[in-house]
Amino acid sequence: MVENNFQQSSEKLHSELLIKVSAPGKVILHGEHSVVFGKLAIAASLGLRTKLSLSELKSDIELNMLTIQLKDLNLIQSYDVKIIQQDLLAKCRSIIKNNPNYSLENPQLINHEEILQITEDFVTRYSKPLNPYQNIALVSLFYLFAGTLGSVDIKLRPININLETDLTINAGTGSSASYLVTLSAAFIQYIRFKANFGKNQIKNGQTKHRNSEVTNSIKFDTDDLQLISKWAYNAEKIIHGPASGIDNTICTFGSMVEFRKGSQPRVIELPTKFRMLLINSMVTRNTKSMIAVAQETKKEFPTVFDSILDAMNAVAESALETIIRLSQLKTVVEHENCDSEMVSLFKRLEKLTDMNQNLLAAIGVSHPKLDRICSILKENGLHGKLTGAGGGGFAIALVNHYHPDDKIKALMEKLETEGFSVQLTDLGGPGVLIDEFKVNS
Ligand SMILES: Nc1ncnc2c1ncn2[C@@H]1O[C@H](COP(=O)(O)OP(=O)(O)O)[C@@H](O)[C@H]1O
Ligand SMILES: C[C@@](O)(CCOP(=O)(O)O)CC(=O)O
Repeated sequence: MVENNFQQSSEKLHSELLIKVSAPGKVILHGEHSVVFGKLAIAASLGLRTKLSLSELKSDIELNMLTIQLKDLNLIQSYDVKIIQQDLLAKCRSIIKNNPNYSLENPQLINHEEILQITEDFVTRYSKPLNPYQNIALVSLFYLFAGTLGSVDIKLRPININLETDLTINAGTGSSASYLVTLSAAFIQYIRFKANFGKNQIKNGQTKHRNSEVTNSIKFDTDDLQLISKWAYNAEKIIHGPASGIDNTICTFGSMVEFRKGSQPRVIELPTKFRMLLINSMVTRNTKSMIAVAQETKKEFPTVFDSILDAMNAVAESALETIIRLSQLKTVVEHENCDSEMVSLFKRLEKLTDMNQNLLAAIGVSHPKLDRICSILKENGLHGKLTGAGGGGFAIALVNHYHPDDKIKALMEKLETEGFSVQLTDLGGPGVLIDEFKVNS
């Protein structure tokens, strides 16, 4: 705490450039796991966000260091800027310059494995002992740092990076994507300013987001959003292994999207406020190992697995069609007394939620605690499923207009007495934003 306060006040004194960005977490409504195999998924952003501040310090300060504080991983780590230049950036630049097709704008063409290897060596050599979560977080951070800053000619100055999140880490609400999106966004914004790279799109202004208040945050333009999402995807592959790209997409663009691997994501206009219970099973898992569980099932029962994937796709297609029909009822759903068509559409969504939970359990990615949550929900008139990779982490349940508030409150208490933690949240807030950009002259 003392260290943190000291760091903040010294930053105020010495900061030349301050960039603050934030990105949301996400829930997958339908299509987790099947999306990795090219099927349809629907995801929405959460109001819970990861916040990053990057400050470049005056070069006359004594210590020429890059200091990284990852509050949620209880990690503060500093690196000498000269060593970063020599042992990270110079090595990456020499590889990148022999790749004529690659540029900062085309992260998919970077020499991914070689840059990753250099990054892993750098983190191992110059960091204090790290636990596996800290290690992968730093490797992916430096991968993004080296990939982006190593692609342009910038003289490195002392920098402080502070990051913290409202999300629960390792629980299926996209903490890794939210983390990687804020990092990519901050590095790209930093390069835009320092290297005058591409257009200069830094401007202040007010932004009105659907389902949220007016803020003074600045939006990235679509080209930048795409670039941020692509860089975050590269790094997500380090944390997840074979990632579909849905997490980085929704954490970048926000709102609700329909997503198929390899196609442009499509934003779904939200019919109304979608409220949801987010229930933490309190069982930790990691996405990479749950993807491996699904792959094991595929290996053992290839034809059964493929049929389940087709069924998951059909569930996602029906859910999408239902949400679109709901959106066409816009005026009615804003009304307190639900009309019968709306009720029947919500009920359809609930049935599809049950079906998807059963299909996910069939490929081995549920957990007894998640099953317990789903049966408590059902006993109380709600319908839930796991979200994200499963094996623990969060379950979700849509809260509809016809669910009385007092019943929802009682249900939340019941879940809590069984040891789960519960939040009622809105879906579909903004994607990545620049919350502050300040240059001290
Ligand atoms: N706020 C954060 N600070 C640092 N690292 C983070 C943060 N959020 C996520 N990570 C990294 O991402 C990993 C979690 O990724 P993952 O298993 O995909 O969980 P999730 O489903 O929450 O995205 C963590 O172990 C950590 O390395
Ligand atoms: C299992 C998967 O479909 C979703 C993973 O979500 P999360 O990391 O658990 O938040 C993997 C992916 O789409 O990359």
